[in-house]
Amino acid sequence: MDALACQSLAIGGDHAGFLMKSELAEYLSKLSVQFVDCGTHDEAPADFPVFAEKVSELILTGKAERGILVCGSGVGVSVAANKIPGIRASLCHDTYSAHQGVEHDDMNVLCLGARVIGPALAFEVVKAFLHAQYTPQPRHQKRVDLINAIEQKALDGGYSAT
Ligand SMILES: O=C(CO)[C@H](O)[C@H](O)[C@H](O)COP(=O)(O)O
Repeated sequence: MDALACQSLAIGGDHAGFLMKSELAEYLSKLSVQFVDCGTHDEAPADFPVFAEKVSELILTGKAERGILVCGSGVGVSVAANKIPGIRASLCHDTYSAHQGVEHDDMNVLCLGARVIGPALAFEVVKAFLHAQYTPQPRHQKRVDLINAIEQKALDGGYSAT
């Protein structure tokens, strides 16, 4: 496989994702990938939107190239992160989606469900995500531009009731 396309990450998740995040942290260290752990730091109940926001903030301020978020299903963190303009997060539990999401859609946050998949598959999915590079064909860039236009319209109040 080619060299890693991403060298710096922000990682985070709630109590349900804590154990898997810890396992991922070890895995990333073995790969020599730099990462910032945005928490949570134990299994006490915690609210996943908090960590989705922290991870996203590090990406948008240029302190991390991409992010990984873990909750129980992976759904909550994905929904929360996608509320933030500039974040393109997706729940991926297979390696094809993990690399194609980057290559076609410029996905910058990978979401995982610790109650759905085990660490061995999670490591493979993360590896696919880290090796993938956004190399847009015009048709892919057109679609990302359309996503950005939706985001801008929402920011401009374009979906508000008049
Ligand atoms: O999976 C999740 C959201 O999609 C999160 O991990 C939630 O916090 C999950 O609902 C946690 O459930 P719990 O009963 O509070 O442990």
